[in-house]
Amino acid sequence: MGKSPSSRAAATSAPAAGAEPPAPAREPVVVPVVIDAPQYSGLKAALGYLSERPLTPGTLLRVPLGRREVLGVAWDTRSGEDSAVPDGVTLREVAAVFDALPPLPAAWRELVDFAASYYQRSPGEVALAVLPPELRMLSATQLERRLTRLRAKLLPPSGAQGALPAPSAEQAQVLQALAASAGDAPVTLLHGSTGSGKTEIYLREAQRVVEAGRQALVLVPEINLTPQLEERFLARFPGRRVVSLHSGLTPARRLKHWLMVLLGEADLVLGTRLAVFAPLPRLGLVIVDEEHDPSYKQQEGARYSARDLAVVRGRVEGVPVLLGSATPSLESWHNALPATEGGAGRYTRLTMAARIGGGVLPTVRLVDMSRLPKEVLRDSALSPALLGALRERLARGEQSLVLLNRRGYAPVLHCTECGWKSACAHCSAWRVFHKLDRTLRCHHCGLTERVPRACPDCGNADIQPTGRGTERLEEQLALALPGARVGRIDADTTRRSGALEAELSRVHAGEVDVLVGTQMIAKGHDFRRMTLVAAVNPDAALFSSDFRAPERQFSLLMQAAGRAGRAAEQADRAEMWVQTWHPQHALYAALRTHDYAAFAQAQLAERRAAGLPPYTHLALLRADAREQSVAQAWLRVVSDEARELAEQHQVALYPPVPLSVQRVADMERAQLLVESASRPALQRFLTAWDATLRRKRPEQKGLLRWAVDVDPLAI
Ligand SMILES: Nc1ncnc2c1ncn2[C@@H]1O[C@H](COP(=O)(O)OP(=O)(O)OP(=O)(O)O)[C@@H](O)[C@H]1O
Ligand SMILES: [Zn+2]
Repeated sequence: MGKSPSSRAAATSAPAAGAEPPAPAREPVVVPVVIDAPQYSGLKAALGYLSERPLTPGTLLRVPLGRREVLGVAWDTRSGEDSAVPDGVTLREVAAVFDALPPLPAAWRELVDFAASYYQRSPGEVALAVLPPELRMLSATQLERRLTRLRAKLLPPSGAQGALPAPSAEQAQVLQALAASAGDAPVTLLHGSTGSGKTEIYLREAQRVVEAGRQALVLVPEINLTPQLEERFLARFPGRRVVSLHSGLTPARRLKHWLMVLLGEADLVLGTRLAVFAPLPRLGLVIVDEEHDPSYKQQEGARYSARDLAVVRGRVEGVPVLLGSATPSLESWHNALPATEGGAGRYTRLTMAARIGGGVLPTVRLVDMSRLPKEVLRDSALSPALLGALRERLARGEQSLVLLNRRGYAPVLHCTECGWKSACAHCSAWRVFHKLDRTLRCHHCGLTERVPRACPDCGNADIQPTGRGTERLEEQLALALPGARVGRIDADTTRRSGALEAELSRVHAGEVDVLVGTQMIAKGHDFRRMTLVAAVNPDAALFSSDFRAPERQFSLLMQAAGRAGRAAEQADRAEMWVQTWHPQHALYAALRTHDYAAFAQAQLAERRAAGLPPYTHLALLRADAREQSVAQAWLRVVSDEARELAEQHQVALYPPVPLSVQRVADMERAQLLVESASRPALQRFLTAWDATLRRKRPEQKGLLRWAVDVDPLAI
C-alpha cells in the first residue's frame, strides 16, 4: 500500500475486499448524501454534494444545509445515475468526512432503504433516526478522539461461566431442528409456554453463532423491565463482548456501544426495537424475544415494526431469524401455520409445551363479580374469595402478584354536589388523581396540578375519587392484609433510575409478599416464589372497539398467569384469579385451558370474516390540527383526489374519523383508514399517493402535521 496521503484516504474509504480502490480523483464528484429531512419537507431522495474524491457509500460525513451543518451518510448511486457534476447546477461541498469510521455496511443501507420505502418515509429520516444522537454533535476530530479512547480501553472481557443446565427433552429437539435448518436462513416461530425455557434456547443459539465467529442480535421489548435477562446474557458469554443498545442509555454510552458494534468488536447485541438497525458487520442470527409485544412498533417518526424488519433483515443478510413467544402475534401465528391449516406457511413453527421441571400451568379461577353483594364492592376492588386466597399465600410464605392496568390512585375525581369532573383542559381525557403528592395529572399531555381544596365549579369541599388505580389498590391491600409487605411497581414508582431494579430484587429476595402493578410486571420476569396472580379488573378490553384488544388482553393475562408457579415444586398449587362480570366470555374460556392455539384459531376466523389483518393490509393517514374540522377536511380532500388511484390499485379509502382520544395537548387528531387485500397493491398506492399529500399540504391552512402509519397497531 502506498504512503501518499491521497492513497491512504482512498484506501480507508474503499469498499470491502475484492473491489479495486478508486484512483485518486482530481475532478470533484457528486456524492448522494442522505440527511434528516422529515417527510413533509418534500425532500425524499438523497441530496448531491461535491467531494474531491469518491466516497464509499455508507461513509458518515457532515454537509452544509442552509446555514447549518448536519450529519449525513453517503448513499448508493442508483443505477443510471451519473456522478459527474451536472451542468448549470451549483452544488455545495461536503464539509467533513468521518474517515476514521468504517462505512455503514451495504446490508444496513438496504434495510434502511426498505424501511423508508415500506413505511413511506425518506431514507435520510430513517437512517438519522436510528444513528446515535451523539454523532450529530461531534466533529470528525472529536469522533476520532473518542475512537482512540475506545480502542485503548477495549480490554479483553473476563468472567467465568458456571455450569450449563442440560437441555430438557423439548429444548434438545428445538435446538436440533434449529441447527439442522440454519443453513437455509429460515424464519422460525418458537411457540413455548411461559417457563418452558425459551431464554435457554436463545442463549445456546447465540452461543453457536458467536463461536462460529459471527455476531448475534437479540431484540427484547423493554430492556429496563428485564434487568434479569441482561444479566443472564452477560453471565453466559465470558470472554465475549455483550453490548446493549436502547434509548435508556446515556448519549455517550449509546454512542460507545454503537461504535463497538460498527467496529465489529461486539459479539452479541442485546437491544430494544432501535437495535434492529445495529450495524453489525458479521451478523449471523437475529432473535426477537416476546415477538408479540406492542413496543416493537415505533409510534412516531418512521413508524416501523422492529419485529417485521428483523424478518426483512434476515432475508437481506441471509441469516436465520428466531421469533419467540408464549403468545405469538396473530400475524406471526398465521405466517407459521401450514397452508393445510389455513395459514400462510411462511415460517417454521417449533413448540415447547412443557414447563421446565415438569410443573403445570396455574389453575385459572374466575370470580363472577355480578354475584357479589353491592356492599362488598363499594369499599374494595377485591372479592372476599380472592382475599382469602391471598391470605393463604401469606400464611405459607408464598408471594402473590395483583395486576391492575391503571396507575395512579383514581382515574378521575368528581364533585358530589354539582357533578364536576377532573377533566384535562387540553385533552379529551380525565386527569388522574395521584394521592402521594396530591396531584391531578393528565396521562396524555402531562399537565399536573395540585388537587383543588374544593370543587372549582361550585365550591363544595367534598370531592371524591371514582374508580381505582394501582396506588389505591396498594392501600386497600395493606388494609385488608395486616402485616403483609405490599410492594408496587408501575411507571410512577419506577421513574427514578435504579428504582425498578431495587424493587424487583426485593421481590426476588422474598422481601415482598404481595406485589401490585401494571402490565410492567406481567411479562418476562422469572419469579421463583410466586404462586398466585390476580387480574382485578380486566373486562374493559372485551368490549373495546379496537380489533386487536382481545388479542392483547389474552396475551397479557396468559403472560401474567405465566409468572405463577415457575418453580416446579410449587406449580401444582399455583393459581391465576380473574375477577370478571363476564365469566362466560370466550376469551376467559380459552384462558382457563391455557389454549393459545384455540384462541388464535377463533380470532383468526373472526378476522377473516371481518376482512381484518392478517387477511387484509391496513395503513392510516393521520392528520393533526387545532380544529377537528380542519384535520378532517384535509383528509377528505386528499382522499377525494385519490379516488381514481385507489380504484386502479383496488384499495379502499374510508371516511375520516376522529381518534378515540380526539384531542391531546390542544391538538385535534383525525385519521383515515386505507385497506387492501394485497400488500404490494397497498404499497404501490401509498407511494403514488405521496405526491398528492405533499402538494395538498400547504393548501390546508391550520393543518399542523400529517403522517402515514403502515400496519398500524390500533385503528
Ligand atoms: N434446561 C434447563 N434446566 C434447568 N433449568 C432451566 C433449563 N432451561 C431453563 N431453565 C430455567 O427455567 C426457568 C424458566 O426459563 P425461561 O425464563 O427461559 O422461560 P421462558 O420460556 O422464557 O418463559 P417466559 O415466556 O415466561 O418468559 C428459568 O429459571 C431458567 O433458568
Ligand atoms: Zn392533557
